[in-house]
Amino acid sequence: PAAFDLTGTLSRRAQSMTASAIREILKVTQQPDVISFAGGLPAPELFPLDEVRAASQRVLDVYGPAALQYSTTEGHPPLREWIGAQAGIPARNVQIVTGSQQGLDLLGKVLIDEGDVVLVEAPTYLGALQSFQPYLPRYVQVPTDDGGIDVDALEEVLKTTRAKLLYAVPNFQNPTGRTLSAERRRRLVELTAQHGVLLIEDDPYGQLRFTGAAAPSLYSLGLELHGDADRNHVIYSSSFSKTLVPGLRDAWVQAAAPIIAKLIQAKQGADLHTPTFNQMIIAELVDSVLPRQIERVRQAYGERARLMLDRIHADFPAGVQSTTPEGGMFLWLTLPEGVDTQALLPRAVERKVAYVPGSPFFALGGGENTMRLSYSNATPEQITRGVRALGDTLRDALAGA
Ligand SMILES: Cc1ncc(COP(=O)(O)O)c(CN[C@@H](CCCC(=O)O)C(=O)O)c1O
Repeated sequence: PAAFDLTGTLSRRAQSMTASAIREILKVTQQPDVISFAGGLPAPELFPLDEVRAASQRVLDVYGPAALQYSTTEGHPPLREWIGAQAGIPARNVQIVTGSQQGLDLLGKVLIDEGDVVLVEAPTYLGALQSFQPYLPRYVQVPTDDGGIDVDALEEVLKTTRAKLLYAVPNFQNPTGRTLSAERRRRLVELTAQHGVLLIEDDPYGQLRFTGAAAPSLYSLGLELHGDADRNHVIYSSSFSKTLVPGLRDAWVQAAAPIIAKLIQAKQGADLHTPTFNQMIIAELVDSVLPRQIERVRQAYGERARLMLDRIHADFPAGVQSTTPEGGMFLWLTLPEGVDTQALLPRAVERKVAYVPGSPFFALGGGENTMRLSYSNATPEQITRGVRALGDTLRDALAGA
């Protein structure tokens, strides 16, 4: 038979896809002696292992075979009810998804037509870019500063640009660790409503505040503006990955009924439903274990963030700027012009430390002299040792550069 040109068969969507820099580095950081500041992995030593074991047993005792059977696409009713009650909205405005990463993919599928303008922060979460990319949007970057999205700059952009949606991470942003002020949140919700731009609020870290005062979610500001969940132009996404465990892949989306209806149809085509057993386990944990677990994680990450910042100020060469997170898992470094963090990564790994180079977080490129550091999955001892190794790597690069 004639040789089959397989690569020629790939769709234009497939050809538009690229690998996740975070997922690719995870392979490198699997080496046991490498200290990883790369993936935003929750601290495994803090996982509520015994509570998950007991919950799994209880679920099998209570539900029996139904815990292992197909279940509805919408999600496990007690879990949807619980989430709706937390948000003060009906459960029918809540859709369970298999990780908020799937939520982003399904939102891309139901909202983005080829060529639609998608407004994103510069830098933004590269996983969102990866989810939206196959739907062939036109990215427009919204300027940011140390307070997050620059809403004055956004107002200018919206005067000349018709956009379909704006994707934002207002709390402890991935990758910068920045938090949007209450004042800017109000402006952002009003501006997007005024210009008919859907606002996706991706908030997996909102509960993990370890300093400063909380600000209202964009979603709750949208509810105030529009009066009810079915007229809210803000779509809220969150997850149990960072507050409980990521491996059960349980997350949710809050949106107006017409969008939820399409997410359900898209999800039917994607995975039928989120694993039944996993949802039931999470539902067992939300009242009894979740509040205490959030406190434990908040405390630990606050300590690790402060330690990492102290060590950076002690061990890094001059000319390096860092953000100062109030919560979450990340901080963001800007190095002197000319340093290429992509090229530097192998040098760092030789010194047994890893990070995520910054440029993949920019939809339209740039950021070669930036990097993201996660402090969540390194013990205080590893943070001290890893930051020193990274400081030495940078010093060599600056001497050589
Ligand atoms: C803003 C934002 N939105 C969604 C997600 C995905 O979280 P889940 O799918 O709910 O676990 C994440 C998780 N991002 C982590 C985890 C990625 C894990 C991995 O690719 O191994 C990271 O940036 O390192 C996120 O930061």
